[in-house]
Amino acid sequence: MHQQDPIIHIQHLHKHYASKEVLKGIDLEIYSGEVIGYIGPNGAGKSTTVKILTGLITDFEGSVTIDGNDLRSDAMAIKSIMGYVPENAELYDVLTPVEYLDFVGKLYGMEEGLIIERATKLLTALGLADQLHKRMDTFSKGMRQKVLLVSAIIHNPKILILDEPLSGLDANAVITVKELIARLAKEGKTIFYCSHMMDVVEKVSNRILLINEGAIVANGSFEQLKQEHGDSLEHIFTKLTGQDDATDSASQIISAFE
Ligand SMILES: Nc1ncnc2c1ncn2[C@@H]1O[C@H](COP(=O)(O)OP(=O)(O)OP(=O)(O)O)[C@@H](O)[C@H]1O
Repeated sequence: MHQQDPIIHIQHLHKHYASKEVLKGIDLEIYSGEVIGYIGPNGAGKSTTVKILTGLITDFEGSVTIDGNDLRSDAMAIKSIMGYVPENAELYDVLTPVEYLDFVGKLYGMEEGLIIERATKLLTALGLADQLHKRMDTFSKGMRQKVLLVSAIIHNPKILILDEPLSGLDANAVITVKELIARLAKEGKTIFYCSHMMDVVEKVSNRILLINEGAIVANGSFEQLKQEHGDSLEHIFTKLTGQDDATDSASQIISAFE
């Protein structure tokens, strides 16, 4: 069906922590322009998958090829075309957003003029025009999250990996980021998006992957999953993760991230 090669190709991916197997043989093909919503219960293996894809975890079994490069041998080439918003990240608080983005942009080999121009435009688009030159130690969680998001896209990456990117963002920023994800995908960027926010995942994803106990248990568009398993993503989630009798606890877990 797909004429192109997958931009991310994961084969037989296993990960152990000591004797505990937390990824149990994941096989995935992801294509340019797809927005993948990666969901699953706490401890299912989402962050472990993301840390492998971003090169933060290197001891895994199986193979991962990204944009034609093998993750084990060509991690630097892969990092240069990837942007990443981690679940928990630290910023250099003593810097201003523009100084921080200048630092990040230079790590990607960008020219200073381009970094400043893009940083200014992106921060302004996210409502931080008044904060460009203020130290980030006074920033709220949401303001920091916006700077992190800009730092992940400043180099115009082909692939954007987002681990709970909306946490702390206000309603306006959530709308902007959802729109941004859709537009980046239209431009052919690939987005891999981990979240517990089922309503957002439902709306922004072309394809949803549900991981449970280290294995992918559902893989399809929201429409396909609905036809096979149920009416809402939350219901599909609880059904396929064995929490059918505990929908309340699933809802509580999800609402804690909202
Ligand atoms: N550094 C580590 N050492 C040992 N076990 C770990 C480590 N990191 C994660 N794990 C275990 O691996 C499993 C998968 O964890 P992971 O963080 O990938 O889950 P997750 O799906 O991202 O969960 P959450 O929704 O809570 O963020 C869990 O059982 C967790 O306890």
